[in-house]
Amino acid sequence: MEHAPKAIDVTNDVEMRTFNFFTMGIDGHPLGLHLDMAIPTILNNADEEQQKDWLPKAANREFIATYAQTEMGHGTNLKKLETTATYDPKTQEFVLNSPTITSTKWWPGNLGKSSNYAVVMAQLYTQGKCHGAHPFFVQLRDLNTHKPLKGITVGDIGPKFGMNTVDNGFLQFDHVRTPRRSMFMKHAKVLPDGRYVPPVHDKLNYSAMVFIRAAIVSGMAYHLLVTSTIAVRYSAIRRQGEITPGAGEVKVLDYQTQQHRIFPQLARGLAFRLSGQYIMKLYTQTMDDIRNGDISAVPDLHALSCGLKAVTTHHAALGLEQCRMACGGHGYSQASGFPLHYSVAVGACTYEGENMVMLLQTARHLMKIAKAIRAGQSPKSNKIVDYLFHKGPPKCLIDQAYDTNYRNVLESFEHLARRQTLEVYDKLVQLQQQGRNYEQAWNDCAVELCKATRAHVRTFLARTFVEEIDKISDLSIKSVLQDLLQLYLYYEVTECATGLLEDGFMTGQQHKYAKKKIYEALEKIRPNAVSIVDSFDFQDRELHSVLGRRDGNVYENLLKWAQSSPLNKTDVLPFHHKYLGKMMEEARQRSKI
Ligand SMILES: CCCCC/C=C\C/C=C\C/C=C\C/C=C\C/C=C/C(=O)SCCNC(=O)CCNC(=O)[C@H](O)C(C)(C)COP(=O)(O)OP(=O)(O)OC[C@H]1O[C@@H](n2cnc3c(N)ncnc32)[C@H](O)[C@@H]1OP(=O)(O)O
Ligand SMILES: Cc1cc2nc3c(=O)[nH]c(=O)nc-3n(C[C@H](O)[C@H](O)[C@H](O)COP(=O)(O)OP(=O)(O)OC[C@H]3O[C@@H](n4cnc5c(N)ncnc54)[C@H](O)[C@@H]3O)c2cc1C
Repeated sequence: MEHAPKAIDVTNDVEMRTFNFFTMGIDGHPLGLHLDMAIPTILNNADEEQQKDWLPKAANREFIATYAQTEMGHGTNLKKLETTATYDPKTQEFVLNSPTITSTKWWPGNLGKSSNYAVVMAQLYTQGKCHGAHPFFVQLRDLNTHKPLKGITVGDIGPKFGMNTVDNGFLQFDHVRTPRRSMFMKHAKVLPDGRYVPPVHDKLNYSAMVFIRAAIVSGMAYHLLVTSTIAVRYSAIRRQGEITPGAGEVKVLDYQTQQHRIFPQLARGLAFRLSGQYIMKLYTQTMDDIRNGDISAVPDLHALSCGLKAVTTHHAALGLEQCRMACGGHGYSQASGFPLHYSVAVGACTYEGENMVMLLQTARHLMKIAKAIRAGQSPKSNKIVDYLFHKGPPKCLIDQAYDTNYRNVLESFEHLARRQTLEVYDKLVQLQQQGRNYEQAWNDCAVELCKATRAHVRTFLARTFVEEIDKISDLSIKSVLQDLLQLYLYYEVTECATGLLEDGFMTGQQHKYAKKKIYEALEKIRPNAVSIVDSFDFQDRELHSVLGRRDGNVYENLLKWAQSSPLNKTDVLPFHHKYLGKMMEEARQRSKI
């Protein structure tokens, strides 16, 4: 073939992206960052006067703002952000500048084409000293013409893995002047003469990230429950193969392997939903406390939000892929909705704090607790971490005849988290005693530190799931949810079995017992599976899936969907005769010679 078929017309692609862009769908919309990060920043980082000015306009959508922190050269390491905001006391202005190519703001959602304002994180310089990254509220585009203002270069960063209806953008400042009061001044301040007033806690400027991390937990629950709904519904109509010869093809949902692939994602989705509610309440309470001058809960909120964000996004990514794979070939079609949901969900493994970095942030918190434990201190009545101070049973009891409220299973998770946390702490101490500095020792323990965080988060997720189901009074609902709880807990036991078997805490027999409880739960869930997912009441519009249609009319609608593809507008595509037809004609001519 001389030339590959001409790529899809770029104009058509841009038009398609622009059309999707305003569908306000799951894959993002022009106000995503405005609502999810800019407004929370104004709420938590603007002083009273600034709130009076900016909040009503923001809520009224008189402008669109994004959150511009990440740069081409740095996303994780905020200390090394290069954008500068230098205070000029003569004019009482900050001068924003992007000194290098790597200082170009890169990735912020809706920055490319939608936003005319941004929360800009920049290194604050005043009186010749750098005070670290601080947020500034900066106008980027003219409110009438939407043209970039003088000194501002802004645009879209181009197609991505997913969420291509979101205009993630780039932004450069060329010595752009902005009033002193464009600096968010609730916590840190710069006075008119240039003096810097530090905040009571130097991470309060990071509160918008904490909000999104907390929101992501419920977001991952949403993705898992949506994709489990698609997989369950499709598996309940798809017939393939026989279990009993001659008895006719079965619904693939009757295969144990299919149940083992999909139902744990359903269970995890519920677990994440319940912990997502918890962490959002903790976030709201902590922000209220900060407003009243109490910052004591800030470290706990940071540690838990980082750990939950990292674990739930990773498990959601794995779970969505399982649901896709469980749906065979049609699961690989755009018609399934899986490519859309997956490509949106997995972004959360990276944005708002790359998962490894987040796990290690929680590990910092755990190491402080391990140090206190090793120093013989008593717990500080903090229900999230107190279990680490307690000695649990020396041996696993999960197969005891009666396990009230899964106490024995929870104690197994607690045992593993405690052991992993203390062992990695002891290793850290030992490496330093052998002469390594703290940072090197930390890096040499990083994988085990991440395991400690995962074990701690697993314990939190499981305990929250048990406690919330226990509160349910409607016995019919409670019994169905208890089946999902049983599946969740014993599935998690088998997922962390290596850690439980490693020190002899759990026996091989008990591991077999856990597997038996999983298969038992799968059997109990099967008859209720479709009703469970129907009870979520997702609209077909939000599932974006022919396979997950509530009416189950998959095949007719799959054909309709395919026929609506632009490729099927004509029976013979224009390029055929120009390329393939010509190729075949030439080949036939040659074969006649
Ligand atoms: C219809 C349904 C749809 C479903 C959609 C599904 C899910 C999505 C749901 C919501 C999302 C919606 C839209 C998407 C929104 C946004 C898109 C993405 C936005 C972004 O990505 S914004 C940029 C995010 N960037 C980061 O997260 C950067 C990560 N890096 C950091 O946070 C920091 O660099 C660091 C790694 C924490 C280190 O910070 P640094 O200042 O260098 O710290 P140190 O000096 O090392 O000190 C550490 C010290 O500080 C404490 N600390 C750190 N951060 C915080 C904090 N935030 N709060 C409190 N305390 C903090 C830390 O604990 C250490 O304390 P020590 O006592 O241990 O010293
Ligand atoms: C879909 C999407 C939307 C986004 N939206 C926004 C937005 O609206 N606003 C915004 O400001 N940013 C946004 N971002 C940027 C996002 O916050 C960053 O990508 C993220 O913080 C990671 O930073 P990075 O990409 O520079 O990776 P880096 O920080 O360069 O990290 C690269 C890799 O190195 C490893 N690594 C880095 N540091 C460490 C460490 N300390 N310890 C161990 N391993 C480490 C990790 O494996 C990491 O994946 C978005 C990103 C995506 C993908």
